Amino acid sequence: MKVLNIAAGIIRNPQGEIFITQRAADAHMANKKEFPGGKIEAGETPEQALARELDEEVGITVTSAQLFEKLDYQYPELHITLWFYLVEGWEGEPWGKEGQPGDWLMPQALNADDFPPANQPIVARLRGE
Ligand SMILES: Nc1nc2c([nH]c(=O)n2[C@@H]2O[C@H](COP(=O)(O)OP(=O)(O)OP(=O)(O)O)[C@@H](O)[C@H]2O)c(=O)[nH]1
Ligand SMILES: [Mg+2]
Repeated sequence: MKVLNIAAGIIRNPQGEIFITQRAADAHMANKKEFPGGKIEAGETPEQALARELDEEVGITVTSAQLFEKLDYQYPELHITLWFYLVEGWEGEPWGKEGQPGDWLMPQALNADDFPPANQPIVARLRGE
């Protein structure tokens, strides 16, 4: 069984909008929406991985992040531990640096079915459910 640790950022602006990206057509959970992020590498803390991934994927420098939720999810051939951070301080303007579409959306516009199933509780919590 493959086991992965992932750090992902819920990038929220002062208007309450969240920056959502779309996963690549050839990735696990292809074409699903996601909170940008990726694998925590050996020797990295989750916060360090978050900062690195958000720089690599959406071109921002994180200045303030708080753990929002840590959860485990079992996919058929993959166990993941996801560390979701609420990111409310950063430098730069997020964009789809790897060619992926990116959009600012209000929580009520988020639809859990558009995200990987592991994200369901996160989307519900952001929507206030
Ligand atoms: N980034 C991100 N990954 C998620 C989310 N939800 C979720 O189940 N995942 C899963 O977490 C795993 C790793 O994420 P990733 O593919 O972004 O990892 P990465 O950026 O290091 O990718 P790479 O292998 O191309 O370098 C994938 O299996 C993905 O499906 C999410 O909201 N954001
Ligand atoms: Mg990624």
